Amino acid sequence: MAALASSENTADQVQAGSDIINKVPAAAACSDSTVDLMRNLDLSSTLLQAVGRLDGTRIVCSSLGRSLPIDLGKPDFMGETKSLIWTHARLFGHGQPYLVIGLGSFAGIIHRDLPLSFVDSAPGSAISTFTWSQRQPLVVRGPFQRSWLRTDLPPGTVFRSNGYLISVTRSSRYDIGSIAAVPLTDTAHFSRETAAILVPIGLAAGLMLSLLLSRFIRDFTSMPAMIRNGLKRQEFHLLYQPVIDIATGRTIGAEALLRWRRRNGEMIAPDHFIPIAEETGSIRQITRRVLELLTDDAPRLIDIAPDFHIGLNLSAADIHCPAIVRDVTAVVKHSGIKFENLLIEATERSFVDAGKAADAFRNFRSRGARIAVDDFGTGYSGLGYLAQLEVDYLKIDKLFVSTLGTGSATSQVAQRIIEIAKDLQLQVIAEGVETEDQAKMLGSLGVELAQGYYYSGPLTASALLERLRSEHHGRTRHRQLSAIAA
Ligand SMILES: Nc1nc2c(ncn2[C@@H]2O[C@@H]3COP(=O)(O)O[C@H]4[C@@H](O)[C@H](n5cnc6c(=O)[nH]c(N)nc65)O[C@@H]4COP(=O)(O)O[C@H]3[C@H]2O)c(=O)[nH]1
Repeated sequence: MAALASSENTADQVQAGSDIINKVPAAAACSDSTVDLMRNLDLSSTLLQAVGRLDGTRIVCSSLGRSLPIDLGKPDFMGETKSLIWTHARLFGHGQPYLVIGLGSFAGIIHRDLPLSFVDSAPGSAISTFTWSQRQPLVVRGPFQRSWLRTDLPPGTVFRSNGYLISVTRSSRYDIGSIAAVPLTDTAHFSRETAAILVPIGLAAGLMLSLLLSRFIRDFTSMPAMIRNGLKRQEFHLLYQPVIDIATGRTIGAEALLRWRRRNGEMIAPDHFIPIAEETGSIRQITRRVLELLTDDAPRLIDIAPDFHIGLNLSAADIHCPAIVRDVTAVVKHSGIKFENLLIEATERSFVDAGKAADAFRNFRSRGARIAVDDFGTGYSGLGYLAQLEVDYLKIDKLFVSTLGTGSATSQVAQRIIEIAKDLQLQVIAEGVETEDQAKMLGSLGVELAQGYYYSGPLTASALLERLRSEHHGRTRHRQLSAIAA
């Protein structure tokens, strides 16, 4: 489930930081080079607020500077691997409490909202990540009840308690588990029998279960059938959201975004049906439909702007399927566009099988397409994959753009992503830019490309063509006027 995956990701970053800091000899505990090292770790760890050096229960220096030692006091408990855990550490005067995990002389400082901030949940529902062996909550959102952490919780359990339907999953890598609870009023027709069928699905279906419990309960049984029917009835179409060069305001590309309008006129958002299609295996058919639609639309766009790039979202199942390169090659062949016009957008979920992802990316890049890591920083992997995979762009998720300059938990993340991209010589595309201030801030941080409602929402192919024509016309007219003036 998403809460567990995000917490595992946090644990990966704590473990990676601890491996590095615990190698620094005591004599250099807070030397300039150690503080630099901590800053670099901080920058590359999207889920850690800061990292510090521990001496007993005191943070003696940290990536935030060499402030006076901060005594964290008695830890709340000790984890299974002798980690010390403070669940409500006050680090900066009367500011908000942080979760601090101490491993040897390393302290990972975690904003208590961050690991769950990527997890969608319905109003009234509760989510928590907890230490499995001690049943101690680490991070909590919503009306969580300690009594849910019963001692006999087999992973994959779904049970009812105090008016809630609760699902439990356990990490296979860390001593952590997570709980998602939705009020039974939302699940009145979600029968005990259905739950009993779902239980054996277990961890592998954790994501499905979490989605089921949070937003999609009504549709669980009918959605896969509805998708199949939707495909048969050609109910899907593409919209294109312009990607803008921040400095010039020019539209240099667009991301293809799938839309589903059912026969009865109901629109179903991709966030709703794509995860279910991924879980139930119909995503490959959906992608083939996207490729057909693209084959129809792309030639008109490329005709007017030959260097235009079109962002194509591929799911993990697409990237892992050897036929995907052949499928995309068919689009290039039948539409007359070039591979250079394609930007393959893949989320970090595709990197769980890094070998297959690397093969697919190499294959696409050798033909001229470029690769973007979509929703960078919200995913499931550490950063190690960036060294192994050939990619060209990092796309900053709208969550991080929306908090830019707000002083909230995630407000520094966009800046960190930009630093990482610079270090790795990758380009950045900022998603979800909604205001002029955000665009300016991103521009001043060195981001060149952006998309978002500030520039334009997703457009039909015809509306995008119109936009490209008028930009093209504007430039031609500008050149003519300049020539006359000269
Ligand atoms: N709040 C806000 N939102 C903005 C703004 N500008 C754009 N958006 C929305 O942000 C999403 C960006 O797409 P994404 O991160 O690739 O996220 C996409 C992508 O992961 C997936 N998706 C969409 N089309 C496809 C597809 O053809 N294939 C696959 N596999 N996934 C797709 O569904 C996700 C959601 O797509 P959409 O609902 O179209 O939502 C789109 C877009 O409409 C803004 O300024 N503010």
